[in-house]
Amino acid sequence: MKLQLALDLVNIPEAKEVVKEVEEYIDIVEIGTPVVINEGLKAVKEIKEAFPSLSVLADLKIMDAAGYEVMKASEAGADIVTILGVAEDASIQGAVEEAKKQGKELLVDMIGVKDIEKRAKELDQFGADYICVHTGYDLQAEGKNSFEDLHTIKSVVKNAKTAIAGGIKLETLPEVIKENPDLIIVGGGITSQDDKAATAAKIRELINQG
Ligand SMILES: O=C([C@H](O)CO)[C@H](O)[C@H](O)COP(=O)(O)O
Repeated sequence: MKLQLALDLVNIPEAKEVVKEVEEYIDIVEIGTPVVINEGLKAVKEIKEAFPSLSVLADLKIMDAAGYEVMKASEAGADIVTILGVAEDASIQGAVEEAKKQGKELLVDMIGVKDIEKRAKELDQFGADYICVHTGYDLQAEGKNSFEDLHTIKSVVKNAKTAIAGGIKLETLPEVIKENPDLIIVGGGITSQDDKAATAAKIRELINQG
């Protein structure tokens, strides 16, 4: 199980500070959608240059022009690029093709997908590298989570790696770990803590214990 730190509510200098604090405990750093909106793909480039040993995920949440956008994120230094599971099949296939051509990985974000089981099977067939269940901020505010959806994709996905994101905290981590996803994505659960390094260290420890 890998740990991804999601950075959403920071600018580039703040992002660098946070990553410096927790670098040793994480595998992947996510340049979150709000950061890409505010700073552009420059954020991906600068973080990759500053932390070359970490994988960098560009959370573009692509919906169209998929091949082109995967190419641009790859050129900026992203190792993994995200596309939405609700995108057209042609967009997913274009993104898979371009990611492979660039030697990068594609993570499909299942946010907003109604039939998780059916779509996960399709995405698995299309060759997605990761399928990620995700409760976004707006549904987290209603008290929702993706634990059941993780169980669903784990039971049907044969080739892709599985991932989960959305409001995961130290307290809820054991419930996630018991499903054994390939990737656990934590944003506010680390970034909103006073002692980010200690929280990330504890999360890493729990993940390593399995
Ligand atoms: O993808 C995300 C969200 O849609 C805002 O861009 C977050 O990175 C993801 O939800 C993880 O962050 P937390 O929910 O704060 O753990």
